[in-house]
Amino acid sequence: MNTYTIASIAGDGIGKEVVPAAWRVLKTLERVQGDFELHVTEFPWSCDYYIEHGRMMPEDGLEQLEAFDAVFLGAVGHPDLVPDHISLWGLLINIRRGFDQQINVRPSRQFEGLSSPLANPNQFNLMVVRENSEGEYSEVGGRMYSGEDEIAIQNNVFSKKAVKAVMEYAFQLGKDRSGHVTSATKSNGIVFSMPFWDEVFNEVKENYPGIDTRSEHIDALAAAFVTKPETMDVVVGSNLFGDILTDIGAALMGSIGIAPAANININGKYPSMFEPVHGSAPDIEGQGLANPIGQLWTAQMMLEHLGESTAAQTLMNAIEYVIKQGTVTKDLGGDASTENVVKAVEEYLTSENTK
Ligand SMILES: NC(=O)C1=CN([C@@H]2O[C@H](COP(=O)(O)OP(=O)(O)OC[C@H]3O[C@@H](n4cnc5c(N)ncnc54)[C@H](O)[C@@H]3O)[C@@H](O)[C@H]2O)C=CC1
Ligand SMILES: CC(=O)C(=O)O
Ligand SMILES: [K+]
Ligand SMILES: [Mn+2]
Repeated sequence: MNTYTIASIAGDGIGKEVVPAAWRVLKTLERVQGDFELHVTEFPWSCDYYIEHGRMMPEDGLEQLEAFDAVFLGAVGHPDLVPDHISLWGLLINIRRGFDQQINVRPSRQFEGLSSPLANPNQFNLMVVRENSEGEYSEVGGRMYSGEDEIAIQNNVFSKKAVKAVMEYAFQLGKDRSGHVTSATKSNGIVFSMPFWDEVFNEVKENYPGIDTRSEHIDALAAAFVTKPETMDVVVGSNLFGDILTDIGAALMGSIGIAPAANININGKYPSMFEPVHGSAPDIEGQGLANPIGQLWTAQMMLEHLGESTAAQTLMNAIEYVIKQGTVTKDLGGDASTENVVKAVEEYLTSENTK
């Protein structure tokens, strides 16, 4: 029996709905599969925790998480309680940085049975590899003066090490997939960091002669995501560009409610963290409307990462089946509740379909 320890942080808003939903499914999967076990420890770190303790997580929070095999997170943010930059930096980004989770991998593909907002989605299937440790999300800068004279400065940070790491990861992935890597750049407008980004891309690509490459400015690339996503395979981008492209990728699938993500620690020193692309969706929290598929697909990525490929495949089959059969939440045009979707997935897992 393979056993894994998982730190579970539901976080805020619908995180508190989709994470428990995913655990029910994972426990069912564990039972029907019978050859792996997930030992879960829950952490209540969130904006509610902040209100009580004045911090999003305890001072030794990272130490508490360090020994786990993976972190499974829902979403962070409750702007009515805590400003977003404080809550996200105090928990989500703190873990990403503290655990050297330099790479954020986010797939997007067409699903049978889901209507994409695109008239011709053409079976698109792409993977965004987002730099996850620096770039536009930097802590370098400040504010000075006040009133009409106030100035805000935020410096972008691009290190050779991190840029190279994300590109190496993208090229490796390109080798395993169809062999095509697109780089998101903006070297016509951003004159230091983006020409540097392009140079590193060209340098890394020398080591991958079998891979086709393309470099596209982010504005044109964002448009191409919408007009011809089927021409994309692996797409590598900076922290902000990757963030934006993956919300587009999610929308193309039909809803941000189904998009998964993995924050990967590539040096093997710390756990990786798995969380869906979406946030805490305060507009629908507490109503049973949250789509749990993003969290479930995220769980699938976690299982794959842990080496449980069979369980991962079974879970993906269940997700595809439930979508095709039409048990979907309101964001996808259906009328199923979170609970209905969980039940449908569990029914699939326990039925003959898995045999
Ligand atoms: N990784 C994280 O934890 C992230 C946290 N946030 C935080 O989440 C909060 C809300 O941010 P927003 O910009 O509104 O983004 P959001 O992703 O939470 O919501 C955007 C829209 O998508 C819908 N939506 C999102 N997930 C859904 C799901 N599973 N099922 C059905 N509908 C879903 C929401 O109802 C909303 O209309 C903020 O505090 C923000 O900072 C935002 C993005 C990522
Ligand atoms: C914070 C955010 O939007 C993201 O990580 O995708
Ligand atoms: K999230
Ligand atoms: Mn985002």
